[in-house]
Amino acid sequence: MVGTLVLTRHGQSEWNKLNLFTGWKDPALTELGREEALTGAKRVAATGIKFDVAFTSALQRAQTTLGIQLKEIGQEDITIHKDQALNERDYGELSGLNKDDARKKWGEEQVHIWRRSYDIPPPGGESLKLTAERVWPYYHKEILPLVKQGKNVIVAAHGNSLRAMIKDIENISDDDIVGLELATGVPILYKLDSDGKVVSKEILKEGA
Ligand SMILES: O=C(O)[C@@H](CO)OP(=O)(O)O
Repeated sequence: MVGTLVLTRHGQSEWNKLNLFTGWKDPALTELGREEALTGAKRVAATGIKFDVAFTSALQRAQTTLGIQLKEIGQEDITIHKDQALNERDYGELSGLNKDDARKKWGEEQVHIWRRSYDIPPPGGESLKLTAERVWPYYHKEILPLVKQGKNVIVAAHGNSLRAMIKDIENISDDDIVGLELATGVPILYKLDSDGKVVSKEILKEGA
């Protein structure tokens, strides 16, 4: 039995465009973000896959990205589970700050550590490790069992909640997962067997 899992990071948000730390804040997609979502949606549509269920976070940038995808594949009527377990990592006190201003205040190296170390959280926020520790229970209880049963599942979420899932799916080390950059709006299509092993992985992007 082989199931499908499509993962997409939301398209560009207003705060991505403004270069602000976002985390659990809830800005909308920009026009470019909507276009990115639509481009990715067309690639999902081209696979011809019909989905059984969809998952997204409690944040509108991911929900809108999923909505654009489901409209494009003609499946707006499927069940959508929205859960804050799939939210972006909480950026704590950095949320809403400009990333360049933060570098000026705390230094390039410290800001890089907060953004891309595995287990050092920003002040008052979540590291990738802490994010993964609340993504994994949800993923293992609600999402993975369906894929193992051979269902087709589509997920729209965030850079760090998706890193957590991909770390688990591909068994990526703590050191390597922080270097994985996910392009906005570009779907990743996994086929997983009934043990959750990766049968195939395809990045739905021109030239990929
Ligand atoms: O601001 C954020 O919430 C995230 C994603 O845009 O930023 P980073 O690139 O630091 O993970």
